[in-house]
Amino acid sequence: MHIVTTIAGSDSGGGAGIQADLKTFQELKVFGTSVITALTAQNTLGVSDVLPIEVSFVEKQLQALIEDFSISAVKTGMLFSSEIIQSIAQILAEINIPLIVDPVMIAKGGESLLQQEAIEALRIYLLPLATIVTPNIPEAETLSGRKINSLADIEEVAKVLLQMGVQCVIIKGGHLEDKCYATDYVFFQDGHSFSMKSTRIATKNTHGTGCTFSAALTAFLGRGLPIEEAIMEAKKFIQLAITHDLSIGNGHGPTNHFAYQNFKDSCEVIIHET
Ligand SMILES: Nc1ncnc2c1ncn2[C@@H]1O[C@H](COP(=O)(O)OP(=O)(O)O)[C@@H](O)[C@H]1O
Ligand SMILES: Cc1ncc(COP(=O)(O)O)c(N)n1
Repeated sequence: MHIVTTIAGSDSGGGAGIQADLKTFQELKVFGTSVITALTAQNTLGVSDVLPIEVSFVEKQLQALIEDFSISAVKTGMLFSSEIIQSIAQILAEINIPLIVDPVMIAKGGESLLQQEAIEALRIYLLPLATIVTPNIPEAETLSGRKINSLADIEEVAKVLLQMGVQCVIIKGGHLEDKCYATDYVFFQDGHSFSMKSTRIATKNTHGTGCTFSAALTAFLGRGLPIEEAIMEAKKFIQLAITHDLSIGNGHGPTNHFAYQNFKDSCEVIIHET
């Protein structure tokens, strides 16, 4: 049994954060463990409050897992403060486990999930440890300090992030203007890159898409899939989860974490080597 860990915030609405991660882990048949960094009072309409967990207690959760389990991959999501980022980075630096950093900053409803001063901590302490970082377009812009208006900009931003020490950068294109396709761009340290294109689904039910994608990636890497295969399979997982949405709640509903198991042979992702 492969054991994986998510270090993230709790979403009471169940569509994003720890809840999305554990559901995804379960569907992909890995044993999910968790370190909770913050509680959010949240539903599909938005985040009404955030309660950060004390740094020392975040550390205790992570230490408890490391002491007892042989963990095969770790992901981070909502980390909230620079203190939490520094403390988990210090612990993760001492263990050699594939690390997927989803640099969660702002919820779909616009509420902040990361304090402004914590952005620098992400750059300095966490990105150098990351196997993969998975920013959406606004997060990639914030981390790199550059605007994205074209494919050339995406390539430039990826270079800046690779220079911070990350081994692989996936810039997710959910926020791009393209009405036909949702395209994600993948860049490696050795200069290899490719894009993954899937049909864009016309839906408002995209709550937790980034969390679910990075959790699937963590599960596949944790199961020992080669990195490129893990990335492509995670794209399929999120495509199916968005396609077969569940219409839960009155706002931006969650994705369908059950869909991959039921429909995994019916999903097309177009890969372009670049
Ligand atoms: N409407 C959509 N149809 C299909 N795929 C989408 C759609 N919106 C987002 N995605 C995919 O979901 C994943 C998360 O994307 P994105 O929305 O950019 O991230 P985040 O949730 O972090 O803001 C990416 O793989 C992206 O291509
Ligand atoms: C606890 C938590 N973590 C992450 C997200 C981001 O998800 P999204 O960008 O889909 O709102 C969220 N809303 N809540």
